Amino acid sequence: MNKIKIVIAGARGRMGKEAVYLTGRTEHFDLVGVLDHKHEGKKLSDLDGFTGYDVPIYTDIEKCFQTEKPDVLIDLTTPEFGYYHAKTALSYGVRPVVGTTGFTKENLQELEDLCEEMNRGCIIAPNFALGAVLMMKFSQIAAKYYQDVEIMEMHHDQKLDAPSGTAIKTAELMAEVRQAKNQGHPDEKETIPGARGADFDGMRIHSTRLPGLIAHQQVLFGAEGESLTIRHDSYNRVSFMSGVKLAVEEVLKVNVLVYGLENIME
Ligand SMILES: NC(=O)C1=CN([C@@H]2O[C@H](COP(=O)(O)OP(=O)(O)OC[C@H]3O[C@@H](n4cnc5c(N)ncnc54)[C@H](OP(=O)(O)O)[C@@H]3O)[C@@H](O)[C@H]2O)C=CC1
Ligand SMILES: O=C(O)C1=N[C@H](C(=O)O)C[C@H](O)C1
Repeated sequence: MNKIKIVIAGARGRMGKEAVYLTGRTEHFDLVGVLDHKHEGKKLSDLDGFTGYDVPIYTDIEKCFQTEKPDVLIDLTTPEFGYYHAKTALSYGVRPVVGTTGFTKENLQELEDLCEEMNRGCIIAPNFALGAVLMMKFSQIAAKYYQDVEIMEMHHDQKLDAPSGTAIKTAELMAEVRQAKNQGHPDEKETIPGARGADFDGMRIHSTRLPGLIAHQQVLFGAEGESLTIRHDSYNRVSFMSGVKLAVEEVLKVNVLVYGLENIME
């Protein structure tokens, strides 16, 4: 099997570092470079924690793609840069695997169009943890039967976007099947703005940020005399790596935008 040539954007970050280690332990993955906004001219192995990863650091994405000609870009940066990186990758025929969250609907539409134009695949996964994908799918099943639902997502306090990409994706999946309802009392009033959380199609999303947390979500359904809780917890970032591996392998087989790992899990 030919090795898959990979560039990682955000390699120094919490997720990026784990993705670098994933390439190191996966026989058919070949990390050929990393994209950063610092450390131009250095090697990744010059930085703490990356002994043995003797690949160049690029701050210029075009130079990176022209020189290294990767098959796949893994992006784990910020919404603004992730979107720009994914667009540039597609324009070079490089297939993006994007874990970065916070993309707008317009961003997704543009990437979908670009995939079609370039006849290249792109996978955007709001959550790479397989259990989290199951939590979202189980919630979608439950939402067919329970109209009353609220999402509680809990993350570390270094997270930039709220609500989380996972919470938004969960709400989107549930909205496809749930009988529409505005959650709570019709006359309810917030005495402190924001108390009832974000409103997605009448469903409320509550975002908690605390040190010590990694990534957690519970979806709470209620009905007369009962409740159902569907919960997933990531206790470390290795939990996301089997999904990253799957996405890198699968993005080579598709020529469209895939939004959500549930679309490629057998
Ligand atoms: N899909 C999933 O399963 C998961 C997705 N995420 C998402 O992944 C993203 C990254 O999360 P996390 O690793 O925790 O964040 P970090 O802040 O730890 O990592 C982001 C990295 O990107 C770097 N960076 C910033 N701007 C650029 C740029 N222009 N080019 C290249 N690198 C850049 C940062 O450098 P510096 O710090 O120097 O600015 C940092 O090293 C977030 O959007 C998060 O929501 C996170 C976990 C799981
Ligand atoms: O920033 C994080 O940490 C995470 N981000 C993703 C999200 O926004 O859902 C995935 C996971 O929850 C961790």
